[in-house]
Amino acid sequence: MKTSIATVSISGNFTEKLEAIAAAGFDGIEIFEQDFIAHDGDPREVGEMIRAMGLEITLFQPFRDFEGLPEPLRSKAFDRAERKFDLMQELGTDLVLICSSCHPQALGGVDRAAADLRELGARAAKRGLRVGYEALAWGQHVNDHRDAWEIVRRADHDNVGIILDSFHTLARGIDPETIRRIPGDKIFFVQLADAPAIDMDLLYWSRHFRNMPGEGDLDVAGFMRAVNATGYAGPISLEIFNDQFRGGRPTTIAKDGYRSLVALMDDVRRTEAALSVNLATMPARAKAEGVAFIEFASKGSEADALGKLLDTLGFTHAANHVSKNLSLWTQGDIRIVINSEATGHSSSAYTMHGTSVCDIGIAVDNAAQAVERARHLGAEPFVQPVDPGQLNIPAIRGQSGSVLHFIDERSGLSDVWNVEFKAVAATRSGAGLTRIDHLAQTMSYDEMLSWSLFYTTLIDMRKSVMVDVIDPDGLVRSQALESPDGALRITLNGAETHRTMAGSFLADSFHASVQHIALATDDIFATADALSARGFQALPISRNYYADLAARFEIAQERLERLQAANILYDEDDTGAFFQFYSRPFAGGMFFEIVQRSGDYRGYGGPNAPFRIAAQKRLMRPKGMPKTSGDAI
Ligand SMILES: O=C(O)c1ccc(O)c(O)c1
Ligand SMILES: [Mg+2]
Repeated sequence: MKTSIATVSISGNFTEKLEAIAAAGFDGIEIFEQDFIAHDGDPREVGEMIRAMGLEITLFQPFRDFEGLPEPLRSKAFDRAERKFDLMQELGTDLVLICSSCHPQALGGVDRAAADLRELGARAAKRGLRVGYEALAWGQHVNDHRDAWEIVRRADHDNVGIILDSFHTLARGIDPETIRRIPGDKIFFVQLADAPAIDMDLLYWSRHFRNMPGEGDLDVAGFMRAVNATGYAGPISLEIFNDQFRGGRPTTIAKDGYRSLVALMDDVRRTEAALSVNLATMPARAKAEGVAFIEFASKGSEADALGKLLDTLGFTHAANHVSKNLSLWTQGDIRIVINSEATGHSSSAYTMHGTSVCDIGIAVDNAAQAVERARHLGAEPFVQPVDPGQLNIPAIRGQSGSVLHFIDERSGLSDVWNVEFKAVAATRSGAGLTRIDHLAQTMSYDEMLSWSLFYTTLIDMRKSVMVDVIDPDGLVRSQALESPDGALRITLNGAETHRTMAGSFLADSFHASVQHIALATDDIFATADALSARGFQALPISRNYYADLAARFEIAQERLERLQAANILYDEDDTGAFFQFYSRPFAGGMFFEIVQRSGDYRGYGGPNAPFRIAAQKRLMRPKGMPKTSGDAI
């Protein structure tokens, strides 16, 4: 499979775009003409520079408003095309994209358009060039790939073919199965883009909201299956117009693009086994079984204070690492490690972010395969020296410098707690916390797509609908990802400003990612009592909240009083009910959450988030730092 991406998809100047695209592993680029024009460089030298980077110029585009014009506009359009043919030859590419005309004077008529394309094909053939015709979703007369195909068919010239673009087909709701009727050798090029389902003007939607396959809501895999079935074997190219990406980091966007293409084509062959996809075989998405451990980087009095907080949460300091400065805290199936090593990844994370989560361990069915898949998707393996007798737990770099470990039973990795740790205390009875319900990671809003793509291409996890969370100082978007059985749940929270609770956490921690850890209990009232007996201080919730709760739901007075006494927030929907309470913020805005799910409730108490955030902000110090529970973290 030959991978390609349009230069318009990436931010930066022309050279920065090319460097990022080459580094991400693409085979080729579509030169978007504007990017070339803005660049100050001789076309021959540009072509050579691109090839020296190991990239092929797969397409030159777009050539606009060509077909169906009356004279003298028609002759002018051909003259314009000849000039662009000159440029293509200098650059060293043989294919140009003609997008369907939006010219107000274009006349329409399938045969007129076909005749124009045939003549253009003849002129292109003289120079060894080819022309591909694409239906823009908002084209004046041609806005459907089926019409574009009829025109190409009637043009009947070896050097004229069709160019398919998933956005134009899927955004108009055209059945991609109709592509199976087109002969593969007449498809000259394929462009891919996804987009979120938003009801808006097609042109505006296309120019501002396209995103990488898998990041939006269009059936790009269905489109690609149909393309693949025709026998098309040319480049598969991303063409993404997106406002956020234009301002993003070129290397991140390029890597995301590569990851999305590989995952998409792997999905294509998994969902239609008869299709052949020329892509190295790779393991399927990892099956997540839960969070195996959370590791905090912390030192000195901050580490002591974190230990104290874990103690009030009912955790036992159960074991220490045999040779490293690592303590293991357990309760139920939850494992929290505090890493106070003076060197290595954790120490760097501490220097950078202060007390923060530096490592997440995910329990999967097969750890080696998870890392193998990550490698195919372009992730960076994470390697640290391992002492003799210690286990080498496979890991990759997550987003933002974080580290993700994979642990499984089959290879003995889940035995690490017995092999590398020495018990220091018998496990206490705890406070009824059983497992990690979810992890909440905070990031800038414009990084959210990248994070969700990272997780959903690597692990079998689905996105739920994005929700808006109202912070008194701005909006935070929240996107939940969860494995089919709920064993692994991660919420991604995107902050738009630094004044929100999430935004100030990012600023204060220099972009640490895990902001809160939600721990599950089967009996929230008993857990609340047990924690309070240990000196745990819950986040105080306003009386007004409980008055409103009584109005919204049928809750018996006695239960309402218990909820209020323990500062427990409540939500319910058709599927079940949800209870949650919070620790006070610590270490620059991190916090723990205790939750109980009943019935099939799958949400996160979204309606309660504004009241939780307001309560947290009431505890913030005047200079903007969150108040801690009176300890040193
Ligand atoms: O938005 C546009 O004009 C435009 C141009 C070229 C393309 O290939 C395309 O899909 C859209
Ligand atoms: Mg296109």
